[in-house]
Amino acid sequence: MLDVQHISKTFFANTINEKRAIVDCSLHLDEGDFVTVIGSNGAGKSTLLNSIAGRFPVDTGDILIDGKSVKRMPEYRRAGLVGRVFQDPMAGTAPELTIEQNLALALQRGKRRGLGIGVTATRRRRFREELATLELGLEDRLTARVGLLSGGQRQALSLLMAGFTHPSILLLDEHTAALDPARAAHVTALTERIVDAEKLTTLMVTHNMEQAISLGNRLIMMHEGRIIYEVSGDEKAQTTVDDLLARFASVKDAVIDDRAMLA
Ligand SMILES: Nc1ncnc2c1ncn2[C@@H]1O[C@H](COP(=O)(O)OP(=O)(O)OP(=O)(O)O)[C@@H](O)[C@H]1O
Repeated sequence: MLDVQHISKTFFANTINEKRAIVDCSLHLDEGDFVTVIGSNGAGKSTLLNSIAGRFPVDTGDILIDGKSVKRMPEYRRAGLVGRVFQDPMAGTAPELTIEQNLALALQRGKRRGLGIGVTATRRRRFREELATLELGLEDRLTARVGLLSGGQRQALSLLMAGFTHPSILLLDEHTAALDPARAAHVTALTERIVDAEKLTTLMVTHNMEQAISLGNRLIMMHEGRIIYEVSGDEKAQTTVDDLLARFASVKDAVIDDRAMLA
């Protein structure tokens, strides 16, 4: 369960480069909600995810995960609660370590002590089973270095690792955008399967509006640091890409009108 309460984040405050990335943003996700996030470039989507993950402190407001404020919890501690997959396939895994060592590290997330990258026979068996579900043959390459894998294989592995410890919230930041269409489709299908099987509460940023409509049970649209539209359930399922484009256009027109009135 996630509760984002009136958060704001301004970069380079009080300088000529000041950028209000998030403006009084609130969002509640019930357990099992799968919310897709769309918005134009610079709308604040990644900043919202980074705020939840603890990449930087927010200026105002609070963030609750499972009912507890994480505002003062550093990013490495939040990692036990928050799973992440980034756009860059290189970002979620350690290239110099083997597949099984990466998986062992994922099990370790958010814990103070443990086996580290140590791999026991029991763990190895579990890793093989989990990797087989990716249908990429990685279960036979446990000791291969992750740096040797393709982008699609690394994203699939990152996804598996992110879901491994059943995080309270899974954050997906355009995680299929850097892949070719076939690999993107495979990772999208895996996403649906893992989220559904583990009943993961998920927030997924995408620029692909068809994907935003077809995946998940809710969709939010951001603009200039605010959530400006939300649709869920049957209404979401019946939404078309044209509907969303019309929303974008009307918001931009409204902003331009506001500015014109202020001029
Ligand atoms: N670490 C940072 N330092 C300074 N400015 C930042 C930082 N992160 C984001 N911004 C600025 O905050 C605003 C929102 O950026 P953000 O990356 O959240 O947008 P986005 O909706 O994810 O955009 P995109 O679709 O292009 O990825 C932008 O103007 C961006 O330049």
